Amino acid sequence: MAIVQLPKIKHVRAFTVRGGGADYHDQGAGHWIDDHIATPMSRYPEYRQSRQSFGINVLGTLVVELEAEDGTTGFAVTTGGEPAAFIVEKHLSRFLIGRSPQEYEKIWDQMYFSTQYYGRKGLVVNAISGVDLALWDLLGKLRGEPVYHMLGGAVRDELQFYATGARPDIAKEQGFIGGKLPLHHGPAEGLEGMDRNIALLADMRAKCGDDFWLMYDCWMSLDLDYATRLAHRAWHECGLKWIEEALSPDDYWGYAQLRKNAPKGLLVTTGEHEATRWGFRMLMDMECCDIIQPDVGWCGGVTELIKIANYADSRGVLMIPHGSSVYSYHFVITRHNSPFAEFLMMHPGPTEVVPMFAPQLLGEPVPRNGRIRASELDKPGFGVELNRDIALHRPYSN
Ligand SMILES: C[C@H](O)[C@H](O)[C@@H](O)[C@@H](O)C(=O)O
Ligand SMILES: [Mg+2]
Repeated sequence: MAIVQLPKIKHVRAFTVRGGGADYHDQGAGHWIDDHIATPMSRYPEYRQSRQSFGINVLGTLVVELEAEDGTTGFAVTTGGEPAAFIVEKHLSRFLIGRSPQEYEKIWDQMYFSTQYYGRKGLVVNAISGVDLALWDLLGKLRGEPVYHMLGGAVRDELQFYATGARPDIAKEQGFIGGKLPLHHGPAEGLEGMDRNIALLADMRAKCGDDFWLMYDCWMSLDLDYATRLAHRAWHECGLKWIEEALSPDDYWGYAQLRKNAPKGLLVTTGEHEATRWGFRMLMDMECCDIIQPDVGWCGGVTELIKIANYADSRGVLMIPHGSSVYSYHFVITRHNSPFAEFLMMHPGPTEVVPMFAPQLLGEPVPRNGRIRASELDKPGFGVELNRDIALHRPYSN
């Protein structure tokens, strides 16, 4: 029986798009996701009300498209915009053109180590992740297989989700297993801010009842003392399930101490702004957290997430990816140490369940009653198509 040789990659294209989608912080006015959310910039009053005021949405979306010799295309979206498009077209494309998408390990190795002198984390690894996700999408479309089949198949019949957004009370009615609130006040707003953080959580606990998970997402905004005090008050007064990304991603020592300081039973989580197997090994070897939360569009893509997830599994650490739509769903459904997933509520309220990367992905599945069945992922690649009616801009070429 002849060995299947897949067509080689002929074209590499990088586009940018504005307005929601993979750069999901790039929303219009009045959206919950930009309403006085605590960040490291909250120490400056002029940057406290809106994260867009300091540039959280400055990059926009990166779309990577790979076209094979037979015309088949694979694509993916992530955060990165024009600078990431430059890296894809002017640097990474040389490791893709003329190559088979089956060589994703070697291609990843060449993309990472050729950019290590200026990359390793952040924007460069976002660009590498976007290429890697497009490679897996192309591989699935050429083989006629969903990505989750190529990752070993489903270990459960359905995905269950917690919802991130300003209305956990509505998320409970919609069938989600928990609600993660954004933290609104950081250390610069003192005890009054802390009291308001607790009052909001207490209100949601009263509305949601005792058996619904409630979490706080602190988006890197706190110091160790404030995080410790918040953890104890939120646990004892409101039954918080986990405190997420309380400190700077570089403060491994602070996370290790926070985990020691936190009340027994409260989970410490982080990782969405961490990258590669080496970054996540640091988090786990220094015992910084109970759950790692890599974003597959930012940590290195599927090829790297396999390594991260397997190391977590060997250490008994849960791996719950940061919300990244179909790119995490196809991974989570195949992993025992990923028993649930995040769904980011991108409706402005949020009062409705809408596709997370809208309007960029056609056919993007959304949870119904807080769940997505594995069978809903049964389409080639990541099972979505690029919406070509949106304003795709190609700033560079290779
Ligand atoms: C809600 C948080 O502030 C972020 O906007 C969110 O994207 C991220 O931290 C998350 O965990 O979903
Ligand atoms: Mg988070």
